[in-house]
Amino acid sequence: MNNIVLIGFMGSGKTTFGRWVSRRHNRKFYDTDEYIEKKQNTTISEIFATKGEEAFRDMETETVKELSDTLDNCVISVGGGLVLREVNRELLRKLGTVVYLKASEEELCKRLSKDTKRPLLQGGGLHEKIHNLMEQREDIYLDAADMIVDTQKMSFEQMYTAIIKNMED
Ligand SMILES: Nc1ncnc2c1ncn2[C@@H]1O[C@H](COP(=O)(O)OP(=O)(O)O)[C@@H](O)[C@H]1O
Ligand SMILES: O=C(O)C1=C[C@@H](OP(=O)(O)O)[C@@H](O)[C@H](O)C1
Repeated sequence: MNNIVLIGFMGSGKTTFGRWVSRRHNRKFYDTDEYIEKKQNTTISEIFATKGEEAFRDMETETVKELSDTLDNCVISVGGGLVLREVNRELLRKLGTVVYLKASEEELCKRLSKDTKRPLLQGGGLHEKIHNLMEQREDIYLDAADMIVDTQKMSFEQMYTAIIKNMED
């Protein structure tokens, strides 16, 4: 246990912050998307294109099950849609402290404006896509989280300090 689990919308910074925590505070880093890409030996975009979203969601569930028994003192970045399944939310809770990294739709739009790797956001109308998905997901992120961190108001160091304080309380 004692793991930090990062959830939130695409572009909220789960991977970037997770890697920073890993380097700066010496925790082993896992990223569910990278885990799946390595195991399947292909990209997330290719999985969506050839096998479809449901097959990808099954891979996410498998990944969380595989991770959940083994990790200690790690930081784990979780794909933005992984919490959609209740079974995954339960497994994440067992894995560690679940932190929702929050950013406004405008900010997410800026951060993702040049993205080509996230299949759910390709093909134009980025702001509308983000808005529609956020409408479906925000309550789920809030429900899944032990704590919320506003990524637009804090530095990474401040975010980390807030998370550790929450874990110690
Ligand atoms: N706190 C932040 N402030 C500004 N830009 C950020 C922040 N966190 C991440 N980014 C940028 O947003 C983009 C998406 O970040 P990423 O870590 O890939 O998000 P996620 O893993 O949640 O999808 C990257 O270009 C990253 O540099
Ligand atoms: O929100 C989603 O449904 C997804 C988020 C992505 O991960 P990031 O949140 O790391 O971008 C990746 O798992 C896939 O493209 C689907």
